[in-house]
Parts: sequence; C-alpha cells; structure tokens
Amino acid sequence: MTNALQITDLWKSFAGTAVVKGVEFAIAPGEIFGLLGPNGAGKSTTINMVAGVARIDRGSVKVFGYDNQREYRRTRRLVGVMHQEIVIDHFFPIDRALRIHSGYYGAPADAAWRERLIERLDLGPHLHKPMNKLSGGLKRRFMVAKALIHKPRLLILDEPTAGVDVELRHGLWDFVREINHEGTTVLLTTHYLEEAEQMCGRIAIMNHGELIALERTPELLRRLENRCLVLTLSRPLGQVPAELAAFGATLEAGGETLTLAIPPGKTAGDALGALTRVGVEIAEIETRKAGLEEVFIELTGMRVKNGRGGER
Ligand SMILES: Nc1ncnc2c1ncn2[C@@H]1O[C@H](COP(=O)(O)OP(=O)(O)OP(=O)(O)O)[C@@H](O)[C@H]1O
Repeated sequence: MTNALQITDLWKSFAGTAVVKGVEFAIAPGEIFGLLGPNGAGKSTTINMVAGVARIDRGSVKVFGYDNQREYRRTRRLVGVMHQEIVIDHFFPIDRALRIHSGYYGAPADAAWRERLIERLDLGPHLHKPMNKLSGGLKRRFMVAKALIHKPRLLILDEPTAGVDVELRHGLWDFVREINHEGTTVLLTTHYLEEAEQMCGRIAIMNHGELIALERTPELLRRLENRCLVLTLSRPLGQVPAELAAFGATLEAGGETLTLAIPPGKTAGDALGALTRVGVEIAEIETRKAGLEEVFIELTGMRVKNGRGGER
C-alpha cells in the first residue's frame, strides 16, 4: 500500500545551522499521526517542507507516492495545511476567501462539501465578515475550512488549537475525527499532550531537529508504565528543587503534589534518595501510570508549553 506520506532523510538549515536533521517517517492512509516536540524542535520547518512552502535542502517527501518537489502541482492538491501563524488575506470576507482558495487548488467546486464545512465549523453567520474583524477562535475555524476546502487526502494541522478555548478544541477534534473516519489522513502537532494521547494512533517526537521516538501511542506510554510517583507533601513547595529535574518533577495543587517520572536506569529508590537529600517531607506516596507528558519529559528533558504551565 502506498503511504499517505513518506519522508526520507529530510534536512534543512537556516544560516548554516541545521534545524531538521535527517528526519524520516511514513504515515499510512487513514492514520492520525502526531508530531510532537519542544519549542524550536523543527516541527513547523518539517511541515513547511511537506507542504511545499519551505525549500528542501536534502531528502524527499512523497505524498501518496508523488514526490512533492518533482510533482508539486499534484501533491499540492492532495495536501491541506493549516499553518501555525495566522496568515490571512485581511480584507476579504470569509466567503470570498474560501472560493479563492478552492480555485487556487484547481479543485472542482463541490457545493455540498463547502456547505458542510461552513456548517460544521459554524462559519455561516460570519461569511460576510472581513478577516481582520474575526475573533481568534473564528480565525482558527476559518483556517481549518480553508485547509479542507479542496478536499485534500492528507490534512496537516500545525497546532490548530493553540490558545483556543476548551469547547472549541473539543469541537475541532470531533470534526477532525469525523473526516478521518471518512478517509482523510491526518498529521498534527499540538502542545496539548492529552489531546495527542487521545487523538493519535502513532506519535513521533522531535528534539533538536532529530526524530527521537516513533511508536504507537500505547507503546510509547507503556515505556514508563508504573514509573511515575505522585507524592503528597506535608509542607507545600514553592518551586521544584533543581536536584529533582532529572526526574521531570512537576508541582501541582499549590505545591502540595509533586510528581516524578523515574527514567530507565534509575529506580524508585534513587528518586526517594534524591527527595531525602532535598529534604521534602512526604505525607503520602502513590505510583501511577505515566502519561505522554512524563514520557515527553523523559525523552527530551523538557516540558512542552501547554495550557497548564510554561516551558521549563
Ligand atoms: N525562517 C527561519 N529563519 C531562520 N531560522 C528559522 C526559521 N524558521 C525556523 N527557524 C529556526 O529553526 C528552528 C526550528 O523551528 P521550528 O519552528 O521548525 O520549530 P517547532 O518545533 O515548530 O517549534 P514551535 O513548537 O515553537 O513552533 C528554531 O530554532 C527556529 O528559530
């Protein structure tokens, strides 16, 4: 079976610094595939090369078997991209912008599909508003419609839900699942790891321009099964002690709950030793299954910026 996307030995440098270094992965038709990584890992640059908006220094990208450098027109029609930055034609009303975009891809007008996008993304009441008057959430919904207007077989979403409220995030993901069930392959990046966990059948993690993990989501999570310690502290901490950084420690509940992930090669005893050295007073200890967040910290040594906290 031809892959929906086949990336081979992909490289990109800016001003002599490599930011994508030999990235390789393939996505089968029908998958929802997550590409994750800390800020600056090279995800957007990779996506931009797939979308044909950034020049490929070395390597190849094939979309449903077609090389996106040699057969640019064909691959452009097969791919729909929602870019991270909000790049929009400021003064056009939504309605006109959608028509222009569908013409741009040379797609035959499909009125029913257009109507469905407008309805599912709740754009109907706003069709005549100029883009520079849209709220952030509405802009995102419009950008999803724009990415899909020419019925691409591969949909790429670069942080589609960054900064949007929970209700809209759920609505967008429901819609993405719906079109995925109907056959659209999806590649997405998100800073909301719980969403990646729920949405993606497989997840790749990039760091410093390289792919450092690529697994089915349950297997990725199993790496750290039962390797997460959740401590209730007798005295709340104001901040995570530096000595606990190796355990990806995080604080919650006003400093009363400290969570540690135990990396391979270390034991719960090592974690407890570090805690004793730091002098935290523990009221209660429990173990739990690690989530993608702990796996991510373990692999990259970094926290993804997300709705719950900042970067470390
Ligand atoms: N046009 C550009 N010119 C110079 N450097 C760039 C350009 N675009 C990206 N970079 C650099 O390339 C590196 C990778 O950036 P990229 O945006 O691909 O990362 P990312 O993983 O998408 O991060 P984020 O999650 O913050 O979007 C960063 O160091 C960034 O500063």
